[in-house]
Amino acid sequence: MHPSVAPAPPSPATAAPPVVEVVDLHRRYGDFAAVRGVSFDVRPGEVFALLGVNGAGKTSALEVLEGLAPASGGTVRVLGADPRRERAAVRPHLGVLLQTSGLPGDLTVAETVRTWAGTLTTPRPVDEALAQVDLTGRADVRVRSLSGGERRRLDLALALLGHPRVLVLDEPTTGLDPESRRTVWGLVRGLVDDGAAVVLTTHHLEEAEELADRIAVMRAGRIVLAGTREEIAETQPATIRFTLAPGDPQPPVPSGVEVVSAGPRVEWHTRALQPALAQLLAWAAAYGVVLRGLQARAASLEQAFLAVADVDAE
Ligand SMILES: Nc1ncnc2c1ncn2[C@@H]1O[C@H](COP(=O)(O)OP(=O)(O)OP(=O)(O)O)[C@@H](O)[C@H]1O
Repeated sequence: MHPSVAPAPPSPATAAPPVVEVVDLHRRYGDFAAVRGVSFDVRPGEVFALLGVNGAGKTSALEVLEGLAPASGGTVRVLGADPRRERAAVRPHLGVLLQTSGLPGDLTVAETVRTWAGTLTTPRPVDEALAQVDLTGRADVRVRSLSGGERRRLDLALALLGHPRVLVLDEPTTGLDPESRRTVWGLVRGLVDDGAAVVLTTHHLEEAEELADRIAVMRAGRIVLAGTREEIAETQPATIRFTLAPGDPQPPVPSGVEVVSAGPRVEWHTRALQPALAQLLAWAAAYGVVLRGLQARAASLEQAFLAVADVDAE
């Protein structure tokens, strides 16, 4: 897959119909086009991650999904309805975690959850909502006294309060410690196992690797790379590394291999990892050469991200 031919990651053909459908979405701020023709869909039981450097347009796109802003062009459907014009139909089934929340600081954690629950038809019990995000022990603490991570977990509890079928999470784990991050990942996975569809943005590539079924990388308002994490990683060459002993012959370079370093510490890049490795091993066996420290690694999501995500590239 090449960046320029990957505008919209396809959902698995066999899955249920999408509950989030974004087609050619545009969003402008005055003369500035923040989102320039973004398309994707998300099915029940799927996590879709939007990646991109600061300012790529992720939040601007999500705000249309959340019904908080109108599209300047294109269409967005959540559960078959327009999230802004048919807000009353969509809202009960939509859980939203904004990048920054503005919760009143003088309410306690429990009061905040109770107040929010009052706006929902079938909220979780307050105790359950707090236990989910490990805030039971902080129920009587005022929101203004929470740590940044605790506040984030409270935001998440509110997003999950109404048993949403569609969950939109804008940087859900920013500011969380590693343990809390894992708690959040577990919660998201549990919801997805129960059939929720999740759209999230993140700057943590390991979060996308851990959670997302499909990933799209945005740059300057467009999706420039999309697919499963394996498909995205495969857009970049794999690496083979080994070290030769003094006096060892040089191996022949398999076709499709770019020699980054010729030796004694050899590094090759290739998009045909398996045949290149097979040829190298066959050569080493035939000549009795020991390939010290042999490594063969597919590209990482991070390498693929860094190759396409740079905002200065447009
Ligand atoms: N209210 C606004 N008025 C004008 N420009 C805006 C407004 N909000 C966002 N922008 C611009 O739109 C572009 C996309 O911003 P957006 O917040 O969607 O990016 P992002 O990918 O979510 O970034 P981050 O990772 O920093 O959250 C940026 O250049 C930003 O400066």
